[in-house]
Amino acid sequence: MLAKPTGGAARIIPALDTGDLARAEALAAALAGRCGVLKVGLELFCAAGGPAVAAIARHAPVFLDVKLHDIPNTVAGALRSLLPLRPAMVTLHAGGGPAMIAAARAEAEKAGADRPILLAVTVLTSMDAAALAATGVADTPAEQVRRLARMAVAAGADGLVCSPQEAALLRADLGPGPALVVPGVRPAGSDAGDQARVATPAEAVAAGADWIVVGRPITGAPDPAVAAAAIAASIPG
Ligand SMILES: O=C(O)c1cc(=O)[nH]c(=O)n1[C@@H]1O[C@H](COP(=O)(O)O)[C@@H](O)[C@H]1O
Repeated sequence: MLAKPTGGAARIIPALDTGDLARAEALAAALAGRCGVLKVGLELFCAAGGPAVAAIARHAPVFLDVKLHDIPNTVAGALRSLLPLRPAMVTLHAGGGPAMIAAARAEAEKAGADRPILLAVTVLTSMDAAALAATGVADTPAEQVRRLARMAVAAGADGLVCSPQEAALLRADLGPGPALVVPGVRPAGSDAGDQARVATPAEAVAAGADWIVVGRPITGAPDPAVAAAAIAASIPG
């Protein structure tokens, strides 16, 4: 499995959210030296599939963010189909429950020491308390994130996706072991867009994030490499 980064640019995961593989490859080439991992998410994967993962992996290890969420047998089968792409990280929704997560872990183990880090997505960073309540969960986002995180790690997840606002809570609950991958990250002054639970890169890392996921503040900048370098410079240690 990919080792955790110890600091600086290696903590940054730019999200290559585009349906245009040529644009994603150009971003990957520009950002490869300024980040630790590159994220292929649903927009790029739905547009260009496995060849997109192979193309981006030529530049840096790939976080394949497909947020699997289905019955255990189907999720295990999806992982079986994804493992030949050799992603460094794969996401699944914690809300799929312990049997789904355990089935994913058992399947991932078949890839041996090179297996991807399995990350359970807790409460999407775009959701505030009202959005969570609309799904029938009366607890705060932080309480729900903690509940899902404990369950997911006990079921076999290697790490979690959470907002910067829950990272310190999860470190206190779960200790230093689980990988914490944190989107909803915004450099001071940048537009939050559809993200509801946000903080700056430095705040996210101080709270315990191992990696931070940053999309539009990098990909929408006039010079994405300069934007990534500025974020790296803002992260302590
Ligand atoms: O799993 C993720 O990466 C993810 C989980 C989550 O709760 N929130 C979230 O924003 N993400 C992803 O992180 C990226 C954030 O992009 P920006 O909002 O443009 O920085 C997107 O690619 C999202 O798909």
